[in-house]
Amino acid sequence: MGGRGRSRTQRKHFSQNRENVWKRSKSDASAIDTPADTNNGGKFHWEPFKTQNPAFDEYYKEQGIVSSEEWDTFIKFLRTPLPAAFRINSSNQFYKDILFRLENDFMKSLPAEDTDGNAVNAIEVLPWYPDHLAWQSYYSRNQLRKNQALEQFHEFLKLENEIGNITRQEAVSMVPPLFLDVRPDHFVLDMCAAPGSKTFQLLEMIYKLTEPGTLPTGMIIANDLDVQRCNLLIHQTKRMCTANLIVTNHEAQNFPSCHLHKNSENINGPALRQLQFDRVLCDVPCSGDGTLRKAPDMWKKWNAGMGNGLFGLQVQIAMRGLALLKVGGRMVYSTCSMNPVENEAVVAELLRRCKGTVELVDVSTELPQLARRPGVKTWKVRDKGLWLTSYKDVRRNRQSVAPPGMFPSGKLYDEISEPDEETANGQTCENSNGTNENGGELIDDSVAPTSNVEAEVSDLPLERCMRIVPHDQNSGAFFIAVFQKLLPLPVSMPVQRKGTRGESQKQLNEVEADKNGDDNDVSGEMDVQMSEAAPAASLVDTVICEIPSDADQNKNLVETGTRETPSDADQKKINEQDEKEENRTSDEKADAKTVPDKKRKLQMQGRWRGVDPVIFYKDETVVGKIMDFYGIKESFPIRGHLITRNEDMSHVKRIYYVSNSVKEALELNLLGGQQLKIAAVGLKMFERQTSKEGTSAPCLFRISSEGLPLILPHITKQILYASPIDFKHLLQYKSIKFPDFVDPSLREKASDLILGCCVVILRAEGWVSSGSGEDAMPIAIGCWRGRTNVSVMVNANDCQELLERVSALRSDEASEPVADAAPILEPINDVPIPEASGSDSTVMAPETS
Ligand SMILES: C[S@@+](CC[C@H](N)C(=O)[O-])C[C@H]1O[C@@H](n2cnc3c(N)ncnc32)[C@H](O)[C@@H]1O
Repeated sequence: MGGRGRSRTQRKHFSQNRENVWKRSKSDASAIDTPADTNNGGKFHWEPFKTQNPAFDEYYKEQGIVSSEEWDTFIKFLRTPLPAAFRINSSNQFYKDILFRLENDFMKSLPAEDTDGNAVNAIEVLPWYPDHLAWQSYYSRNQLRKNQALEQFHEFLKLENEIGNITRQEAVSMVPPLFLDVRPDHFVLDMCAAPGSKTFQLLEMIYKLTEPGTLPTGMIIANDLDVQRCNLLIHQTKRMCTANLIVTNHEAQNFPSCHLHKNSENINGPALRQLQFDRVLCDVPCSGDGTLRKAPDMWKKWNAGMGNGLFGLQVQIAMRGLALLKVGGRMVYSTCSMNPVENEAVVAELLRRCKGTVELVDVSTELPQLARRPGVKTWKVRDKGLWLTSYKDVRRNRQSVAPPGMFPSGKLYDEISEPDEETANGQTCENSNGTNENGGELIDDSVAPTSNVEAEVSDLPLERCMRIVPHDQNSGAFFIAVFQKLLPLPVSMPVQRKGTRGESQKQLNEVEADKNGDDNDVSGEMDVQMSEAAPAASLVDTVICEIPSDADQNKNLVETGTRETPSDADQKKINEQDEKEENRTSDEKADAKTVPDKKRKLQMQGRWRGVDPVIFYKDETVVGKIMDFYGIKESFPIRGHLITRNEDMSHVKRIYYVSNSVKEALELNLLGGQQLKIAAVGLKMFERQTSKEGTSAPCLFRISSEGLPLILPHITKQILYASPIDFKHLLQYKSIKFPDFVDPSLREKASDLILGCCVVILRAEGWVSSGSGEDAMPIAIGCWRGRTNVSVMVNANDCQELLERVSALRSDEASEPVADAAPILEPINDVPIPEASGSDSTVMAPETS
């Protein structure tokens, strides 16, 4: 292993690519400390990111989160690029094959050497993650991208990530879900979920032990405030092909309570009367300095105010999470910040507010191989260049920025909870106009009050929190605290101090919320299925809209949502719109009718305008035809589980399938006044066939590739079994005429099928794969039985991946990989997208006759 025996070229690629992190900047920007690159005509130069910041050093030396002896090592690690990490999706059909390939191929063949030329492991298992599922590479993402000797491995990671077989995610970001102890029957809320790597991990957990063709009884609601990031979340989770997920778009601190009113007690059903969660993940927006290794541009932006400004919002979000948690349930609070103000201070404030109804769980014996440190019990607050040890030190005009709860003792907590409170030093509260209660001017106390008091120490068991620091196991940094709810929360909660929320929101806008350590650089390569003609700024629906929405409306809706509680904001918007509509003259109204689709009426989802509705699909004629065409067994629960996002039932293009748990939550939401703003829900199961040939088929709906694994064990018609050779040819050539199948019985069976969608299953008895050799689930692809041939309808990436897998199959007896029979057809390169919708990257080859 390692660098031994590598060719000279490989070694050259290596040394050339051993980087720190570099950035390209305009010559006129920050040129002071950088030599211009003379080869570049003076236009651009390259400069390394400055990986230092005196304010950062001063702050963390004072906070003592690492000892002074460790300081140099701590900083050295922070300045070194972060090793790339990834996780294998254990609920994936091929996960054993992937594990096999990592252990037996890449681990042995990948070159790696450290800066001194010593051999090291290029990839290794993260020992604390269960079942060898998480891996870390010696190289950073940047190195993997640029180094030619690692190209094959990089391509492998990219492809498997795209398909959903692995997830590229920072190692420490994988930790919080592990402490949630999620089981398949749990209802889980992921409050701040985008871009979604932890949501994906949670889905894997609820899918664990699920038999093919069945669904877990639990479900996940993944929420994020930011609509663009919701799109990333939808893209990310789409790879899981799940029917057990709802993606929502709310402020987490105002996440709606979904419950039936008392007077609806007697109504029959729904089974669920209140949406409460067994598990809550509260991975809040934070300053993100735990990701400095991955995002070195943060060095120069870092300042102590970032953490202070987020404290209020973090407390509010976590309090809402605890309120939505069932008694007996678990909540994990986490940040990718090292700052005690965003971590221990928040945890302490939660414990104080909850008055014994929640406890901080001691998880020190869980995941023993994960190196971590106990939470600290003392810290200081840095504000406007001053060190504050206690709330007593806070200047009057800064009291809204540094409330008592930010300090270890939380002292004066009770006092400030009173609506007409007095401040700590017995001074009168400042009014918004800068006067005291009697209208007199407040003294300008620009001179810092000094406190001679000893550093405050919290008397709460904060040592039960954990902080992961980079040099303990060559990772990023993270903070995690685990709560258990013992009793309902106390009824009276302290009032929000004026200004705190405003500050945190303002700060939030300044702080990049995305620093939590997830390696999702999908934005550039998004293949999200857009709404049919939906604008990019809207909530994308992988699963979403079917009718064009108005970009501005959608954008407004979401922007408003960031400032006010969604209901108020949205109601205001609706009223304004209605008013405008009423004031228009009849001529204007007539003119508007001539304006094409763009001005089409906005879709409504209950109270939510510009978001497609969620409608249970109940067209018995269509459902009956689908059931009959595919021979779907009555035992498969289909009725009541289908939804659409289009009110016009005659134009439904996609039908989604939802699990029983999601179905119950949707029913509750409908009856409870549609509190949830649902961005995406359900597994795309059937798609309308709109091509000329498609519309003449007896069943207008084809099975989508996402839905196929779930429905496969339940269909009895339109199935073909292909030998590895024929299966490979289909993947290779995309379309095969009936007489060109190698297996004569397949020729006959294919031509006997009814025109329309069919499923081709790999007949693999007597063949083994490299990994496990026994797949619980057969390999199958959706195809189209045309008039003269069978064509594949599989996404290009899936096609490539399956082709590799099938090509690697070996016959039990001959020990030979799948034979390459003489080509029958030329490969079809320009395969058109089947539907005008371009629903996903599914390709369907044209008939070649
Ligand atoms: C640390 S990131 C979450 C990372 C995510 N848990 C993951 O593992 O991929 C924080 C997220 O919170 C979102 N956010 C910020 N303020 C929010 C709020 N008030 N309510 C809900 N989400 C919020 C941001 O858009 C961001 O996506």
